[in-house]
Amino acid sequence: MSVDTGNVILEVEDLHTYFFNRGSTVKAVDGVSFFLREGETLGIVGESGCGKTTTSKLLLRLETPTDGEILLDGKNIQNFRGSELQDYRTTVQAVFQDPWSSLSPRMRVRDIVAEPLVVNRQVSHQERDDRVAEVMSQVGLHAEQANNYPHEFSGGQRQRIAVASALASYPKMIVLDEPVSALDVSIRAQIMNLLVDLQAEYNVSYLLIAHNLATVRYMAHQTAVMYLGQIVEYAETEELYQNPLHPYTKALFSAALPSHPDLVREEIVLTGEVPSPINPPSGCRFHPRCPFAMDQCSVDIPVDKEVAPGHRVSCHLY
Ligand SMILES: Nc1ncnc2c1ncn2[C@@H]1O[C@H](COP(=O)(O)OP(=O)(O)OP(=O)(O)O)[C@@H](O)[C@H]1O
Repeated sequence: MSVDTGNVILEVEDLHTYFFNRGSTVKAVDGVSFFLREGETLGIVGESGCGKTTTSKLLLRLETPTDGEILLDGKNIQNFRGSELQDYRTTVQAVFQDPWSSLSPRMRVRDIVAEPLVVNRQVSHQERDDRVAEVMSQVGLHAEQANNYPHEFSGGQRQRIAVASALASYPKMIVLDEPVSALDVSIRAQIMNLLVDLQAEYNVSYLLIAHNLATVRYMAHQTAVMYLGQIVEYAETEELYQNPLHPYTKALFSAALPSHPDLVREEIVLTGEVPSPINPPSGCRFHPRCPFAMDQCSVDIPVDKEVAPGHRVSCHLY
């Protein structure tokens, strides 16, 4: 994928991750490319099983790619060893979906928040406590609350603690894997606003994995739509939401987003289950569910085309 703007911190090139299971191959991620700019958010959306979580694990180096490259500031993260790998683990942080299981119940909040700070370098108690107090107040908690344990907080507060911990070491990038979907609907907006405000303050980049399209629209500068291990459409978020082109994107949006009365949007109903990534359909992987499928679609693999500046789609209709 060509990158024509400056300040790109992360480039993902033709990433593949196959799991080999009892004689079969699960193609969880199958040729994914994207990039992420400094201080911006890339949203990845798609149905369950399309490879979003595997992609985020690859970025966190919790999985190893079968093929392809992930470059942070031009360096292949797979080559990091020793201190470079430790630096990477500080530079790239994560906030996960479930604030009940992601925070260690036996650690005080102070130690949870300080963990990424102390793992990589010597910091004095004073430096550590000052930084914990600072970041606690930035996420809307009191410095004294750092003495408490996670179970003493509500779900929203716990997610604030997770955000504080992710930010403590001034990371370049945070993987947000469904950061608000486990929270009460009434507090989701607060956490989204907090993440947006802190992004501006820290100039940190987010990779946002979410199946809630409204969350992605609110937070992401660019959005990639994944289907069966591949990106089928990619654009600036507002362009994508106002002008979805791939039949799969249109179907996702018409299922999830209420039509605006001023928008005449094709309603496409998604039928059938997502096929298995063990033996994905030939040609275009979406063709068995696509209402516009042509003969060509079951045979030829569509290539990624740029149909408007920065708007890319893999579909034989374009
Ligand atoms: N360790 C593994 N071994 C075998 N198959 C796996 C493994 N991890 C993931 N998969 C399979 O890879 C595919 C992609 O999974 P992944 O978790 O990345 O999807 P997802 O889009 O994040 O879904 P969800 O929203 O349900 O988490 C799925 O079919 C899943 O069953």
